[in-house]
Amino acid sequence: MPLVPVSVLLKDAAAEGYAVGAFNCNNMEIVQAIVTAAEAEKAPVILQASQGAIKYAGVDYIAAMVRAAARRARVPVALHLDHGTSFDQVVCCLVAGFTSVMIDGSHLTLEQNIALTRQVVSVARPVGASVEAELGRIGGVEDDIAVDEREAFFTDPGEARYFVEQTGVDSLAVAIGTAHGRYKGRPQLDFARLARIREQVSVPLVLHGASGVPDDDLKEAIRLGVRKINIDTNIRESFVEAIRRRLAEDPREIDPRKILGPARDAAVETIREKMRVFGCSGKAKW
Ligand SMILES: O=C(CO)COP(=O)(O)O
Ligand SMILES: O=C[C@H](O)COP(=O)(O)O
Ligand SMILES: [Zn+2]
Ligand SMILES: [Zn+2]
Repeated sequence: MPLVPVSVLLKDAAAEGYAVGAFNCNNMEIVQAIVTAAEAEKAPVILQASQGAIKYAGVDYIAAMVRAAARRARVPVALHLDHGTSFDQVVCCLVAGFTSVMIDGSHLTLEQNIALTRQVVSVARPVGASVEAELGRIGGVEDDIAVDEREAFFTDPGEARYFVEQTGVDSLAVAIGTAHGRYKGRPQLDFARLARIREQVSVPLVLHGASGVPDDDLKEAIRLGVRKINIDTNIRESFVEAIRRRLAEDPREIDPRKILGPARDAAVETIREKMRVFGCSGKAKW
């Protein structure tokens, strides 16, 4: 099946009250793990490429791997640019076949963020791709930018409404207390703020930095309008822990397939568990 736009998946998610998982991929094994998990769960799925993934593998390899996985899949698969940094990068991804892009102008002033996001919408919409933007700043180590706790600030509900009206974005990433990477303690999510954002904004909301957020908090966020949930760190953890276990069992193993195969299997299990929490299992329209 060809890749589908994210907006189509999020529309169904909004109608039925669940969230679609957006999983970061860097290499073939993780691409395969995400699509295998989606098929096992009969779930729609989003694969996304971060700045780090693009530097590591390149846009063309990522697009080719995801297309190959989607072609054989019996579930809808979308390919999304995660934390896009510039208009040029967006164009490059659209040309490579991405069906959705995020433009992350969260470090800009509100008016600059609006201008950049509008420019991206104007080029993505005619080719049927969807656009995610970010308002407020999500803490943690985000790509090359380290946003420390003091600098990170939450999304303002009134500003969110103005931003969505001005830009025409398809979805909005909100800063409500999640952070990228591993949490030191239990994350404190500002659900009251999320509810206020939901009252102001009708487009699907996106939760970044969801690895390590307790399942109950994820479910509450979904109840309050989150329709796309990003997971990267939890996949890295299970993938690399499986590699460590395998090498500890047999330090002389030199066949990469015997090391990366079990890592791929471990990632499948992690992704399936998340899909069940998100409520997207069994929701693939085929
Ligand atoms: O938000 C993310 C990618 O944009 C992923 O965050 P985590 O690595 O915390 O899961
Ligand atoms: O955006 C969040 C990603 O988890 C960062 O990943 P990266 O190290 O691949 O750029
Ligand atoms: Zn950001
Ligand atoms: Zn993110």
